[in-house]
Amino acid sequence: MPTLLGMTQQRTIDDLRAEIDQINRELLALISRRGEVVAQIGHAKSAEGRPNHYDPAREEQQLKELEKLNPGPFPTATVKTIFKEIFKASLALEESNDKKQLLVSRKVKSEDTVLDIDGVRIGGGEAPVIIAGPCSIESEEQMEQTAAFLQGKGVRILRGGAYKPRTSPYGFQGMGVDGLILGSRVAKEHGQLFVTEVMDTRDVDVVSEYADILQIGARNMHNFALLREVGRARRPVLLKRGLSATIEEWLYAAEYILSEGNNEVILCERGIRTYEKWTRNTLDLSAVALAKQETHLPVIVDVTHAAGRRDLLIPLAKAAIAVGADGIHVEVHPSPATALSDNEQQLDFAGYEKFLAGVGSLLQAPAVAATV
Ligand SMILES: C=C(O[C@@H]1C=C(C(=O)O)C=C[C@H]1O)C(=O)O
Repeated sequence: MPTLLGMTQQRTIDDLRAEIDQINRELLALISRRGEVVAQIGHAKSAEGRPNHYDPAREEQQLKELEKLNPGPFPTATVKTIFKEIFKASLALEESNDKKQLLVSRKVKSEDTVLDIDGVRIGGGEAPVIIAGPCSIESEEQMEQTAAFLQGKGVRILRGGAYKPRTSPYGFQGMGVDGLILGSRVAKEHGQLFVTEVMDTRDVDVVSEYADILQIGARNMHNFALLREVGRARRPVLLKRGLSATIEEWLYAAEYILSEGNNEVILCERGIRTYEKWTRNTLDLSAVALAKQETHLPVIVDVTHAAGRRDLLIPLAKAAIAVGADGIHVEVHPSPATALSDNEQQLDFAGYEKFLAGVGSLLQAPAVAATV
């Protein structure tokens, strides 16, 4: 029972809440000060080149100390839960500060990167480029016909796979070096740049010898050794987004290349794996808009792999250009029905003509500026 004296001494809820408000202000000031110190630790770790900000041993040490010091009334488990939240937020702060420093980020370089590869300009609001050609390089005749046809349509970048990442090890694996030699020669003869995929660190040198642009395929987007290797090659890189890669993972993959000194990276959205079955992949247009917003790199869209079917190529290409894509990647083959890979989705020459007519003037117009 409180005494009369005790009751007169008891503080009102309003009064107690006023004290809580004051404590909150002090806590906030302390947490913010802690955050400032954490940020400094984060910068120091980055400067030292430490691969990780997370330091579980350091967190454990602090929890042990807090356990010893805990005066109550909160049980130690509760104190630990609260501090673990603080560690988590601190770690996120360190990592997000790091992200602002990424070489791919617009925060580091605000103006668009424009690639000029032998006079072919990609990015920075230039008219969207077209990269076209067969899935695989199969024969001289096939490459000659395709290159000549595409040259007639003003296509300056010829694609063709010499090393093919096939789902089955028994599927056609590509012509290898013979394909590189053929693709490079035919492209040159038709005033085109040659882009082809490199799948193995051991092939980067030979592919660089023949290709004007090295492609990293979706399945290799997480192959960090290969990313580093093409980062050291003196060739522009077309980096496809992985099948199930988040935008962040895709941009980090590009960062691997830039961090080795190669700034000439073209990002390529090619659809991601979802539950949808009516398309081969799901074209992620937000990824295109976001990549344009977050990075200074050119972004193109591979409509062929995104759709996996010919009847959607025109609307998808239009949509891609509308959200700011700097180019379109499309597969064209003289006879898709007899192609050694991707029969279902490559366009024949008549199909490409229809595609061009369908996308129309959007291809001549300067790319839509990314609205930030
Ligand atoms: C601040 C640091 O980085 C992280 C955050 C910690 C913290 O908030 O105390 C502790 C360890 C790290 O996981 C650090 O290493 O000291």
